[in-house]
Amino acid sequence: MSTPTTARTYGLASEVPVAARARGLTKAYGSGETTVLALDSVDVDIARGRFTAVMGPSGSGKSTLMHCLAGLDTVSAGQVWLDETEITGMRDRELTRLRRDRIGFMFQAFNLLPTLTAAENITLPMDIAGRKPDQKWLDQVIDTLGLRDRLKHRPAQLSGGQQQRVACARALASRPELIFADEPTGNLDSRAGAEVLSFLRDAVDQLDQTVVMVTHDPGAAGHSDLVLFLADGRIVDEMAEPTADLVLERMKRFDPAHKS
Ligand SMILES: Nc1ncnc2c1ncn2[C@@H]1O[C@H](COP(=O)(O)OP(=O)(O)OP(=O)(O)O)[C@@H](O)[C@H]1O
Repeated sequence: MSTPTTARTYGLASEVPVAARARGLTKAYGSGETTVLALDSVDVDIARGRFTAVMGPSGSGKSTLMHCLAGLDTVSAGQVWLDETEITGMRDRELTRLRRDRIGFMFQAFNLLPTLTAAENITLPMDIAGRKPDQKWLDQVIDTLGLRDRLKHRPAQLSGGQQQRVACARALASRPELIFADEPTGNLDSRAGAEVLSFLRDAVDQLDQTVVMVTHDPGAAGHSDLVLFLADGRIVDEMAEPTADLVLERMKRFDPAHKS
């Protein structure tokens, strides 16, 4: 594991190309005495074709980091790039298009439309955008996620794990440059959660996708290639080739509740 230092850039940038990066990323909420510094000058590189997990105590800035990297939230200072495109300073319309065309999202709540079949849910964002899915790619995604025999089912006819796999396929359908997953296993029991994580792993290993996942669960983080640890709005450490046990050990150092 690395030794925390000040003013360093976290990520695997020296090993592989970068899918997204942030420099001096700062986000403050509120003003005056009530200001909360959710992100405090974060420098990070998100490696292309890898699975990155973001961990840290509640309120450490994980969701804010994800939202700023994905162009879902504005920044107070600093810069964010998706590949070579600087997204900080973009207008709302441009950002909406960039998110639609280049980023995939998964959330804790699966956010599937109940009246649509799995197949229709998977292609909905592309249908709305008026884009035709690449059928070969879509078939590959559906087979990798094991959804072939579930395509005609509506969400209510699917288990939680299957619903999240549909949400995963929807995130992958447009072959985005980057997939952000915010607690994707938060609503699942451990078996269904492990299944979704192994499909995310397959998306990276077999389909060459790039995934950034926010999680509280050391077991989930153990499926990633790199864990970034946040505390008080800063990245304070990283761990390559993590295991659930090593991540848990590292988390105990943040969380007084875990200290014996
Ligand atoms: N819209 C907002 N308005 C004001 N403060 C906010 C807002 N969103 C987040 N914050 C504050 O910013 C800090 C970081 O929040 P964030 O949601 O990024 O943390 P987190 O690590 O994702 O937490 P959790 O694990 O509990 O989801 C917290 O102190 C939070 O209260």
